[in-house]
Amino acid sequence: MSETASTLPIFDLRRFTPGHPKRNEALDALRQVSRSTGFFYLTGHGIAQEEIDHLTRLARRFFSLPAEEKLEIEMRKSPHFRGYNRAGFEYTRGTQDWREQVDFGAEREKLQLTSGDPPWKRLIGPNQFPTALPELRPAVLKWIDDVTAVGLKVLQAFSAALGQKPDVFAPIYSKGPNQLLKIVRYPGRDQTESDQGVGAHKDGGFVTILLQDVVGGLQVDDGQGGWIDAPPLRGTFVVNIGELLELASNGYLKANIHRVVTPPAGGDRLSIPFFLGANLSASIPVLDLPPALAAEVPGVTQDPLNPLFREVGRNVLKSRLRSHPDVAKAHHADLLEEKEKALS
Ligand SMILES: O=C(O)CCC(=O)C(=O)O
Ligand SMILES: [Fe+2]
Repeated sequence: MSETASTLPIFDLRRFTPGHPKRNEALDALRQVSRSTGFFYLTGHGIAQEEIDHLTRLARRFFSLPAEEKLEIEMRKSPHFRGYNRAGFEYTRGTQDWREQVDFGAEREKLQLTSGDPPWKRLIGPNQFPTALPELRPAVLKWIDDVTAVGLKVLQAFSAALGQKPDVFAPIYSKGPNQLLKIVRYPGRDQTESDQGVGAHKDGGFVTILLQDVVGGLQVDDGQGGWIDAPPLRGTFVVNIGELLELASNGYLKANIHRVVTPPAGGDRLSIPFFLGANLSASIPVLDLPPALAAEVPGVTQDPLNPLFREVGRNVLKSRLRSHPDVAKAHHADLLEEKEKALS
């Protein structure tokens, strides 16, 4: 990283449209931010403020339900890692995160699996929706469709910025990208045992499209030992690069580390991140970069504690098993035993 940024830039999605007079300028700026923080704000995404406000209101209503109505859809009941987790039940690098959340994905029937099927097929299945808030289901499913469309446009912009055809990744998402939506509430410091809203981590997919409500707390690694605050800007999303794009670009695009700090006592924070990934059956190719870009490629940063696989389903399942040990134990004990055997 050449210089320390102190704020994230704002990009307008419309400028990446083929034929837009500012497209080349926008692609240059996208390449530049990809080589520094890998995070930016996105405007011009086309999702109406009413839809944003509607989902945010429903999220607030969900979290203010009595505990038993939230626990009706506890994640522990879902082998597909869908549903609600109380604060302190998710882990980043073995340490508790202080956020309550509901996870949703593509709405699918549970598959009838046999022992010969790859384990990642267990991720496919239905969501859990709360009986007490029937409006949540249509709002969540529409939101997943709409942010997926935004994410694919961002992915096409990254592809063009890498000197590729905009649809270069279509073979690994067109059968259905992996979609993970979280609705998250970070309780204030008086309600938590530490400042870790979510611990420092990288995201796994192609890109993340994050909606924040009004309270900040997201921080992005500045590469120099400090953190850049990414406070909410009304009507925008925060977008960042995930590990799949880092793998595909051989490290030209960088999945950067970020975290969320617990809000001050007396308040709380709401956020709605969406993670767009490749099809679970896909394997990530390495793109053939133009020579000028290839010359700058540093290679992928592999973390020995958290190895990255090119097989998408294997990678996603690994991260879900780690983040949700209670679900892993309840539904996938056989996989944990296999892992232990492999390590011993
Ligand atoms: O809540 C946020 O602002 C970001 C959450 C996040 O980084 C994640 O869930 O991966
Ligand atoms: Fe993240």
